[in-house]
Amino acid sequence: MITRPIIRLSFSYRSLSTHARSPTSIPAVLHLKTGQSFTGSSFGAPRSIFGETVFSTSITSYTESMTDPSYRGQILVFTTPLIGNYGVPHNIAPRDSRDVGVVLESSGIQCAAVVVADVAEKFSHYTAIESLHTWCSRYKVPGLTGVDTRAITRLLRDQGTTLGRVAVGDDAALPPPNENEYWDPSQENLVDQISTKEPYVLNPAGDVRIAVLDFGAKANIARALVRRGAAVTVLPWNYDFNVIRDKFDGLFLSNGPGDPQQCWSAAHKLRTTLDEWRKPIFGICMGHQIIGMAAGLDAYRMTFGNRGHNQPVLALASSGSIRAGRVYVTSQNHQYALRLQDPFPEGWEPFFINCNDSSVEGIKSTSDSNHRVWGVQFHPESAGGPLDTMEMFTDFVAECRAERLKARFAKASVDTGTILREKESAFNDVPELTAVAA
Ligand SMILES: NC(=O)CC[C@H](N)C(=O)O
Repeated sequence: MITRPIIRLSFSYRSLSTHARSPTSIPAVLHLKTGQSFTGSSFGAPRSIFGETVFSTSITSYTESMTDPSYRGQILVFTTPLIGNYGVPHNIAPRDSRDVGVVLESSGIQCAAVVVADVAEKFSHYTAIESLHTWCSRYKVPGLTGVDTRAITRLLRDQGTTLGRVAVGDDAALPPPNENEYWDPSQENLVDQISTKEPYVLNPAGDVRIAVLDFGAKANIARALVRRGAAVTVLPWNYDFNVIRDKFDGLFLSNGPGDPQQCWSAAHKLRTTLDEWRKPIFGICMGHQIIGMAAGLDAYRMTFGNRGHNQPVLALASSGSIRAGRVYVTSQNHQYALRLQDPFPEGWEPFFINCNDSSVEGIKSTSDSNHRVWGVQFHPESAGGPLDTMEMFTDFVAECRAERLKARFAKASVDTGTILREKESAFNDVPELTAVAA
């Protein structure tokens, strides 16, 4: 085996912004497994950590990105130079809302560390209660500031996502770790660490029943479904949906961290669902990859993936609110993708394609397949990002609602009295679901 010699390079960067000095003078370094080191200073928690180094081109929404469970295990480098200037909001949603309990995308910071050119010491926003520095300190997440994030991004763009270490304080003076010391998150089932352990229901009074397989779902997915009137039952990622599928009008598969191959068992169970169930199914990002794997497509690791809120995708087919031939700007955060193959598995077709790198951005069941299944690599729920494809949730809930009406009419023609007696009482059965899970 030929191994590349490791050339050790060191970079340092001087902040130009007077508003954005580091809140601490503790030294910190980003070491990449490929041999480069970037020296700056620490903010947030003064602790050292390993992770997978990725970059995001998003200009706003650092709070949403950092709470997105799909960033678990990753050292997140922001290409936008000034991060933290609008602070961090209180992350608890009002009690009386039908919301999912949090304002951001989950209850805490999910990424392993953040790397920025200039962290803002002063922040200003009417919802802000604390600085990025304080927030990171509370969640024990290290930050590195005062480094040239353009240089890091150009490296990652060429060599691909790279394992790294943020070394802080005394650790910053130590030599970089040996190659075999770097922790590789793709070797772990991160989904299992983050997914709900027990089923739970949101908005039980909703008129249409949707099950969500939780691979590390962003809160805005449940919000998008609940706000469209759905009763949402969130299930652990490895729950056998086939056991309880008759209770539901539709199935949703969420986003999630890590390598989709770690979740093969979910794709296997979904294959049975696809064989035996004809109700609407929708998947986003990891959920889309699981659908693709169940359909017979291959999921592969991209060089540096797509992370940002400005990814253009071209629709290849029309469906619901989506029109073939239109380009939609989307929010994305992924490292893996489904491989484009010709022909596509029978009953499936490409739905969207990325305008920058031609990767598969969506798949759907063909109209003659007897299925209604859609998977998209991007995030229609955004948070943050553009709302171009948000109506895909309206389309999906409408399909589930139509399914429910169809089932009720079919049943009503047999026994209208029973339907009326059963009316809506059947759904508050979380204990029963829990029993099935156990
Ligand atoms: N946001 C996601 O669901 C990401 C899916 C998968 N972990 C990937 O990186 O490709």
